[in-house]
Amino acid sequence: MNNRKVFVIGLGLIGGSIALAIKKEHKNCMIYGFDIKEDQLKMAKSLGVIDEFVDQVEKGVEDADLIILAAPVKKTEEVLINLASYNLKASAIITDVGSTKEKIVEKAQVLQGKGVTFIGGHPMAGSHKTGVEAAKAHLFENAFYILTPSEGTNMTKIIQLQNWLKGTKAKFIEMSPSQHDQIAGVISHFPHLIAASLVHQVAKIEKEQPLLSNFAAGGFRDITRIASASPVMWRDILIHNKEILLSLLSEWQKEMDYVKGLIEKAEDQSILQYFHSAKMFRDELPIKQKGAIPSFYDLYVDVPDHPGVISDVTGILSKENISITNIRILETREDIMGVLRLSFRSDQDRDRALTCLAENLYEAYISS
Ligand SMILES: NC(=O)c1ccc[n+]([C@@H]2O[C@H](COP(=O)([O-])OP(=O)(O)OC[C@H]3O[C@@H](n4cnc5c(N)ncnc54)[C@H](O)[C@@H]3O)[C@@H](O)[C@H]2O)c1
Ligand SMILES: O=C(O)C(=O)C[C@]1(C(=O)O)C=C[C@@H](O)C=C1
Repeated sequence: MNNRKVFVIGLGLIGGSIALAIKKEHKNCMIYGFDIKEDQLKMAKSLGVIDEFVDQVEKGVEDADLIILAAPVKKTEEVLINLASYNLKASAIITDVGSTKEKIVEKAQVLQGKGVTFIGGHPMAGSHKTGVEAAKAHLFENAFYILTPSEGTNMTKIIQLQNWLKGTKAKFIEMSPSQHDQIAGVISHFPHLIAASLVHQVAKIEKEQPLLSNFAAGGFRDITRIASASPVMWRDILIHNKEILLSLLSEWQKEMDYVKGLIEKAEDQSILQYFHSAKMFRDELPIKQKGAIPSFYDLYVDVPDHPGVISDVTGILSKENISITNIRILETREDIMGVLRLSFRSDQDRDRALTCLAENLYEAYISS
């Protein structure tokens, strides 16, 4: 993408890391940046994270092909409202990196009628560090990168966005904003709340036991690392994902009551079982494998062992405008039938593929 213009708004850890990853793959594009903090802007330029900075968002968006919103999520809402009053290139793609999606995607409707395409995004990796000094081109390598395009979003624009972000080496996956917020609430936002509350508990008790924190060793440090992250970023996330977090808090309170009961009754078998099943689940968490392809949108298709069968299957899907992210021949059974494993970007794509392959007399199923 030669001589194209990228504009990053919010040059902290994530905005800076995305800018570096884009430059790695698209050396000829020009990356402009804006941040409300002048020191971040100057630092971004001197570290080579951006090519140039602008002192107003309005100047940066002029002729920009790709606009990335990388401020805390409540600020991102404000930026979206401002963007609606500026001149934007009609072919521009606008995306964000916010940790919540429903409120942002809803707010992005202010851009309707400007011809631009907004695609919500969330790279699911980061750190407790903040600021452009901590930015790294490889921050998102092998992480999931969730995209939340709206129903009518042109597929070409989604592909173009993924091409822009190729240098992140992340694994793109699509889902609805509400599914995103539910998932992120459980595995990211709620644990953050718990980490902060554990720190508060120690800080309170330390008032009576002044040396307490000196004894905080590996366990406490491991479980509370994330409490050192940006308070502004997390305040915004909690406010955006309020309903889901309140419901998770109620579930957690029930869980704690249950544990309290086990301890009160000193039910040794139940306590053992509690830790045992937690250990089994934790030990089975997927390992971040290099190049691993997520398998949750896979479809299996029985195919006759015949030349041309793969192009027939892909042709049927392409006629319906369904794109495949991966295709693999798994086995040949008795030289008559083989199994194709097709991977899709979303469960909607997979369901549509299942229907149209069935209409063409292919036997397709979701798990083998
Ligand atoms: N830190 C993570 O682990 C992580 C991971 C994925 C996504 N995110 C999301 O990425 C976004 C940025 O987080 P970060 O970790 O880079 O934080 P950060 O604090 O490192 O950077 C945020 C930057 O945005 C700037 N900013 C604030 N308001 C602005 C505005 N109105 N216009 C322009 N710039 C503005 C700040 O000055 C700061 O430099 C957040 O929405 C967050 O939810 C964070
Ligand atoms: O590794 C960390 O420090 C993080 O907290 C990263 C983390 C998370 O995994 O919860 C934090 C928020 C983001 O939206 C995505 C990633």
